[in-house]
Amino acid sequence: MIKFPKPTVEQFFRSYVISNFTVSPNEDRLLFSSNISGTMNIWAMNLPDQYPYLFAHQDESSNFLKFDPEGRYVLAGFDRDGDENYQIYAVSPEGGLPQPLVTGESEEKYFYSHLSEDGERLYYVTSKDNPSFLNTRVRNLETGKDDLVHEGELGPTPLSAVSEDEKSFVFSTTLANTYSIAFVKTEDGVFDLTPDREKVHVSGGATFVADNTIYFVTNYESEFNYLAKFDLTTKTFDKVLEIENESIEDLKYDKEQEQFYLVTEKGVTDYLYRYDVKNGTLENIDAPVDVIEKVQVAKSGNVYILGRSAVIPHNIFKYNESGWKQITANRVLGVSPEEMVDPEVVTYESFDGMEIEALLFRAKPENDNGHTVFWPHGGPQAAERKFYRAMFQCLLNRGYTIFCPNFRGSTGYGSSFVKLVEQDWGEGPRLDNVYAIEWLFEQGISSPERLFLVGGSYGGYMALLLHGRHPEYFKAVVDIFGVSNLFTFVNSVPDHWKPIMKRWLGDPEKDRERFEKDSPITYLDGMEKPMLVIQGAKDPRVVKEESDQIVDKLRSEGREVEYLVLDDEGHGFSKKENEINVYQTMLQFLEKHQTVSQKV
Ligand SMILES: CC(=O)N[C@@H](C)C(=O)N[C@@H](C)C(=O)N[C@@H](C)C(=O)O
Repeated sequence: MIKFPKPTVEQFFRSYVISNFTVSPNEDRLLFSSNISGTMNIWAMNLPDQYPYLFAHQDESSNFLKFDPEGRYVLAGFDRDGDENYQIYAVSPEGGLPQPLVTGESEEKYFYSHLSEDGERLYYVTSKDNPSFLNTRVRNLETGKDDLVHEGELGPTPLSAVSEDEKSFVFSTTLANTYSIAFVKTEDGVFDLTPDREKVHVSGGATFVADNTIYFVTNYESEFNYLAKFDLTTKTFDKVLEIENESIEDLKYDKEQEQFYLVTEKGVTDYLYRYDVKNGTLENIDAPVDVIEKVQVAKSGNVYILGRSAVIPHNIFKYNESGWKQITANRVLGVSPEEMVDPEVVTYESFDGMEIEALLFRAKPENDNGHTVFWPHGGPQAAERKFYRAMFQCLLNRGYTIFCPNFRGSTGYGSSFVKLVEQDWGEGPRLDNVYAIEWLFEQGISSPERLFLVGGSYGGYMALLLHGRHPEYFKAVVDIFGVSNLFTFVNSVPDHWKPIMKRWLGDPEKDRERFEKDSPITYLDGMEKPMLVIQGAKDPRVVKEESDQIVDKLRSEGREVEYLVLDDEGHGFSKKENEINVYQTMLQFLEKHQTVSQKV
């Protein structure tokens, strides 16, 4: 019979992201943001089960999608070439070209926040007039009148929730990724949702279940986020529900049934629950994916989720009493999940006895080229989780094993663990990475002759730092928009990050010595291995100057550095052509530097 060859790496180049979705109020239409056509656009499916069609053409990523409850328009946010200066556009219900609605100078940001029940008042948060702390405004879409609702102070202060009568507003001031204060502004005054704002904690997900009752999640006096309640009549805070060793990261309310859908995070996996407010029962719902990125509950009680697993790319699923139904059929070109690699979850002991969890993707024996890619994740207050990455499956297809440690500072292991990277970017987390590498050698999984180092963003920073301080471990290094110099980085981040830099990273004056010790650029002499640097020219988080300076300095000393700059990308690669260019360049670079005897 006809025989087909095993999948090639090019097939993995052809997998697509779905970065966002929304379902219309009567559930007859699904909108999602995807790069199916090569660039990010808004696609639609008439439900149930109809062929996807282009709904709105902008060739840009969309950070939110919202249907007018009356069906007169759709709202969407777009930036330009990854600059993250999102602005708000309106699209006709028939679809078409998005029209600017709440927009301003190209460097300003306008974030969608809330739409009134009648679809007439749009609440949004903007950098205009308050770039670091952000203002909340409301635009009457009928009259065009635009009013200030709240002026942010102390830290970026977005609007989190609005009561149905539009008389109470919950805001949240971010002082660090691990410290945010939620408060409610009412006709009677302003009240914090938690008892003591001086205690470091986070609050989020505020939801009005009635005009006088707010549910939200917080880790106030706890390691993990739990469900809490604030009563506006009595001004009291109550813990409602905690789930042992799991952190509630998202909650969506089903008003009809008076129940919450909760997404919890535990290490590398998410879990989905239904919590009944009336009788206090909690039920686990087995989800079809390991990582859940968005949940929407329709008026009917149907639940829609967007998620992915290590071997399942982004897809949208619907859940009701009949169980789960997959709505989108996003898959890797001609490759089944069984032909991909699911990671093992392993642990190792670090320098101080702390146990660190990691993902180990072992190349299949028939592909194995003997080499390992060591991947410190970005963030750093994020984690490598069981989610599909085209880049990982490309590398695995070419025979590379991949190791991803969730070093101290990673999320999913409690708030104390996350805080360990604050004002310590380069010591504890670096040693966790060093111990991971030693563990790989002890286990016989890798050796310095067969180890590559690849990382993006904070992961790129860690790749540069490990390269400079421990070059003996690696064959070659790939830095994707990594921070190279803490002194320049601290001043170049977006304005609304500036209020949190001190707690996150430190003060360049007071912490001069540490900044110098933890800046990769201090260790240029050690960077003796071949290096590939990849950077988006429009990156607003780790600006191009971070990559330029390390490339220029190394080249001036005659080191081997390849430099790939994508002119129309930011902190990531959203355009298919650019993504393929990045993967091909990276694969060629790694192949060139494989140990000759090991090449397949
Ligand atoms: C609330 C907020 O915006 N925090 C930021 C400071 C933040 O933590 N951003 C990270 C997600 C981020 O973009 N970090 C870069 C350096 C990365 O590693 O990707």
